Amino acid sequence: MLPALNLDYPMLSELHPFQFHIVAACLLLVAMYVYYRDRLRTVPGPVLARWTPLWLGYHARMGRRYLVVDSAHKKYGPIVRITPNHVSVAHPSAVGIVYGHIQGGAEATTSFDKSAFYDAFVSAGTPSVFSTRSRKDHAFKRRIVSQAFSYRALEQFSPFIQANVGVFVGRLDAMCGDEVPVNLVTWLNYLTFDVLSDLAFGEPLGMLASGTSIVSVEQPDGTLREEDAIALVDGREHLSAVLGINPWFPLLAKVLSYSDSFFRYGIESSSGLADFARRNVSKRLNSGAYRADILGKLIEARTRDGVEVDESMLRELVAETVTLLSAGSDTTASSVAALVYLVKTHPEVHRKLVMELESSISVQEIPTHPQVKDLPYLQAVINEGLRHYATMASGLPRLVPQGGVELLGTYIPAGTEISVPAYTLQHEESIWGGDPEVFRPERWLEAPEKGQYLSKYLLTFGKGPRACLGKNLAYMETQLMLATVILRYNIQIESDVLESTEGFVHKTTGLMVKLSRRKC
Ligand code: HEM
Repeated sequence: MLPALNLDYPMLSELHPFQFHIVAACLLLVAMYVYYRDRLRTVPGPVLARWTPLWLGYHARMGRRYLVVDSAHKKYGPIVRITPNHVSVAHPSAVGIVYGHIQGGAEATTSFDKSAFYDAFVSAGTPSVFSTRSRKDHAFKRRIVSQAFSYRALEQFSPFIQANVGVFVGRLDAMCGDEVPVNLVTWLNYLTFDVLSDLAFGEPLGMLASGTSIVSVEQPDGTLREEDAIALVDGREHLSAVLGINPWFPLLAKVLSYSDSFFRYGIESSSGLADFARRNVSKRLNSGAYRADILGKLIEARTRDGVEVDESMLRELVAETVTLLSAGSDTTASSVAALVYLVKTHPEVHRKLVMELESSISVQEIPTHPQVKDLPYLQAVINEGLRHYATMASGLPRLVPQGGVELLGTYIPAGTEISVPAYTLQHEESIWGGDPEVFRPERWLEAPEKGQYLSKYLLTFGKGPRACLGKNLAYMETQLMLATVILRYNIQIESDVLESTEGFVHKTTGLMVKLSRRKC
């Protein structure tokens, strides 16, 4: 039989003065020990962030990490502690140091590796080019995956994108004149998911055609389950962005998943998405067909020397396609939705953009990439929108290497996580001038050198050797989509604000509009 619990502990007020002093002295000693062992004690920041990763974890869970970090910088200055071991540096001088290249042998590389944050993004037990932390492994993977994004490859993708934009336009045309507003974000998501699945799996998921994002996902027993593919990507990405904050969080998430659907759904989404990708990749491999898309190029690069596809290669292909689907779909859709909103709420920008588009494209046409790729005002609008809205809004975490680093007179020891907060830097007066809160594309056109200078601090696609591999593809899609929507439709915005939340990226969730055809 278990002994009865003794709940009869004295309250503090009942302690003998001598006992009270002993307890107080012990507590003081523990606090002093923690304080003096704390290597980042001179870095200012919110009190809770100094003691626990739960402060950042909670705000990341609520989808507002970049906003609270931005407020912390406004309060404490350019160097802020955002977890016990993570320092955020909002200063132009930090960009090159944290994300830049150093020359190491044949490979251009950075001295700041990705931190353990990225382990939370590993899919199917195999790191992808995005989640690989080791510099050597990353250089190898990136060499293979980047073949799928060469300039020649990109030109081959253009017809696939164009075909999907054609279906998108057909659907929007059919909604013209409707009294009930439509959520443009939903249809942009369908478009980018169809484009990405077309390029990554060999066929569009058919979201535009069916008007839904429901797909079939295989379960462990082989039966199929209906799932919302967009919600799967969002659930996995948001959960990973929270779990990556601390190595203990995955364990905590398992416990919390019994009571909190955010964690439960996030965990299910990760495996659901991997199963879904696996089924599609296997289908493509079994068909034996070659197609000049991303998956075709990944398979080609890996099997060039007569190497057979085995289980480990299949796992790698699955990991890469999950990454591509997550990295390349709602990132682009959110950027385009934000751009449409910004253009439509700035009549002078809208007027100038329409004038530029109409000077080379007829209103009846669906623009092609050659028609839009060199339009300077369109490009300035896109860069300014990406800056202002900040699709990648939080700082991308890296690890301070051996020897530590000194930034703005503060020494940051080796092993500390460090990041440059994109949203905050993209609204920093010392870079963008006195009006960083204003959406003003003209700032990119004032002088060619100025445009180049500003590009150094546009962190939307990351910087250095870990920068976005799909950047050119994303620009191609964004140019085509924005030009098409602005040229073809009168857009009446029904939402008071652009609704958005943050998972890993800053996502738009709602933009209600009424549409009609221009000059028809
Ligand atoms: C507007 C759209 C996009 C945005 C804002 C964006 C943003 C980013 C950012 C910030 C990174 C760096 C992440 C880090 O360092 O942690 C990244 C990496 C990456 N992105 Fe994108 N991306 C976009 C579109 C795409 C597209 C269309 C693809 C491909 C289909 C893609 C594929 C990748 C890959 C593979 C990486 C990992 C690169 C590496 O680690 O070597 N992205 N992206």
